[in-house]
Order: sequence, then structure tokens, then C-alpha cells
Amino acid sequence: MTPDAVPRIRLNDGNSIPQLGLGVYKVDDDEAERTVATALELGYRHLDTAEYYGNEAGVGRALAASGVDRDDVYVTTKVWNDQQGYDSTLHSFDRSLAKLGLDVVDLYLIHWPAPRQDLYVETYRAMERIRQEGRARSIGVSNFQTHHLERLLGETDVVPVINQVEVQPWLQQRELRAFGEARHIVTEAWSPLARGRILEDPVLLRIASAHDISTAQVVLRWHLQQGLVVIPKSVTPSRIAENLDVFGFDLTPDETAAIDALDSGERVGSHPDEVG
Ligand SMILES: NC(=O)C1=CN([C@@H]2O[C@H](COP(=O)(O)OP(=O)(O)OC[C@H]3O[C@@H](n4cnc5c(N)ncnc54)[C@H](OP(=O)(O)O)[C@@H]3O)[C@@H](O)[C@H]2O)C=CC1
Ligand SMILES: O=C(O)C(=O)[C@@H](O)[C@H](O)C(=O)CO
Repeated sequence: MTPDAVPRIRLNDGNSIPQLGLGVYKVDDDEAERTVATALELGYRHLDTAEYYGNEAGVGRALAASGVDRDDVYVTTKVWNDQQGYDSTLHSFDRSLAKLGLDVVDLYLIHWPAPRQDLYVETYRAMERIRQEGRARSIGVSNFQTHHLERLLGETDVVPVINQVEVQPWLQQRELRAFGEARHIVTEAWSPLARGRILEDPVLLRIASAHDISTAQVVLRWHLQQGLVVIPKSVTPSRIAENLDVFGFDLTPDETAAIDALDSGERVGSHPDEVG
């Protein structure tokens, strides 16, 4: 798969993001180094990490050793909940850059709104400064619900480019996605494969069989056809390859409708009101 097979999605600040990337949550530093090396070799050009994942150094080492031009790889990291606040976000960002071995990240996100701390507005103010300084090309948020976004938009200057939230066929987040779309905020789907738990679903098995592909590929194609950005995680080389090989077929309208009908509201991750 050549890297240019992955479409880029235009962001509200004029930058763009490859629509599919590699997630590395729950991957330790050394395994992240091996996994990212494999992914870059296979043609991935978008990596999603976070200070919380404890693997920014491994991601950075793989990137540096890959021979791929830094500017050809889209790198996202995130500020963790216990680092929210203006000054601590600036320090946390410095640490992330140092661990990644980079001068600039493509996207810096608030990991969770952590509403009980009530610090996400000042955290975002620090991120506006980081962007102004040219050390993050774009800034955005993760796990924000509409009321968090409304407050942020009312009290800060830079519209987030992305809201990275759980989206998978059981939790389709239609209202939140429409809210973002109306404000030019792209939705990025975390746990797009529902952490692997959805892959034996009979509807997906039937569609996979019709196309002679895997259920993971069906689910990823479903995300992509709706304009979502996706960051599936795998440490298994054959799956890393398979997850990228989702640009040579289309789901039919009936197949898409059958997956749309799986929306039950069931989360595989935490609810934003309960974290932080
Ligand atoms: N902002 C946030 O709060 C959050 C962000 N994220 C981001 O989203 C990324 C993806 O989400 P994540 O929770 O990791 O879950 P995913 O939905 O990406 O699922 C990952 C699981 O699916 C398995 N898997 C991957 N590909 C295949 C395949 N082709 N066939 C069968 N099984 C497969 C993996 O196994 P194996 O690795 O063993 O191959 C792993 O167990 C994270 O890694 C992280 O970067 C995730 C959660 C929260
Ligand atoms: O969703 C959960 O319950 C998790 O453990 C993860 O989402 C984790 O908190 C995280 O933020 C990973 O990015």
C-alpha cells in the first residue's frame, strides 16, 4: 500500500490529516517502537500517541530510524488529565516533544475534558500559545461532549480542528458528530474496532464474506465512507497491514444501512463525565 492511497481530510486551520492512522494505546515503549517501525514500512503516515500511553519515546525512536521524512508523518499526542492547567500543560508539552524527539507535533489534543477539575479552558489557552509558537501545527480536543465544546468555543479563540471520541458501530455518536460538522470540527474515531469486541457480529460477518475481506476491514471502511478519521491499534504485523488495506472496495448503501442499524449506545471505553 503506498502512503498516498490514504486520503487526507482538510482541517479548519488549512492543514490536513491522513484519514487512517495507527493507534498505540496499551503498547509499551519497546513494542511501540517495533509496531511503529512496521507500520511506517507498510505505508502508514499517521501515528496517534499520548503522554499517558508512556510510549512517546518508542514512537519517536521508530520515526527517527525509519528513513521517512518527518514532514511526511502526521504525529498526534495529548495532554493527560493530571497535567491540565496553563503552566503544567506547557511543561507537559515540552516533555512530550522531548520524548518524541521532535520540534513540532502535527496535532496536540486535550485527552479528556475532566470536567470536575474545570481546567480545560485554561489548558486550551496554553495550547493556543503552543500553536502560536509553531510547536503544534494544529490543536484540538478529545472526549468532548457538546456542552464542553460549546463552552470552549465561547471562551477561547481557536476552533479545535478535531474532536477525537469513541465511535464504533455500537456507539455512533450521530448528534455529537453533527454538532462538530456544523462548526468545522472533524470527528476522529478512537476504538474504531470496539477494541476487537465487535468483530464476530453476524451482520459484519455476512458483509465481510460478500467482499471476501475481514470484519475489521468492513468496520474501518464503514468509518471511512462517512468521512471519519480512524486510528485502529494493532501490534500484529498482519493486522497492521490488513487495517491499511481498506481503500480498494466500497460498502453498498444496504450494507452501510445494516451497520448503521447496530447503534445501541454501548461504549467500550469510559464516559467523558466519569474520567478525571
Ligand atoms: N483519546 C482517547 O481517549 C482514546 C484514544 N484511543 C486511541 O485510539 C486507538 C485505537 O483504539 P483501541 O482502544 O486501541 O482499540 P481498537 O478498536 O483499535 O482495537 C484494538 C484491538 O483490536 C485488535 N485488532 C486490531 N486490528 C485487528 C484486525 N484486523 N483483526 C482482528 N483484531 C484486530 C487489536 O489486537 P492486536 O493489537 O493484538 O493485534 C486490539 O486488541 C488507540 O490505540 C489510541 O491511539 C483509544 C482509546 C481512548
Ligand atoms: O476508555 C477507557 O476506559 C480507557 O481506559 C482509555 O480510554 C484511556 O483512559 C485513554 O484515555 C486512552 O486514550
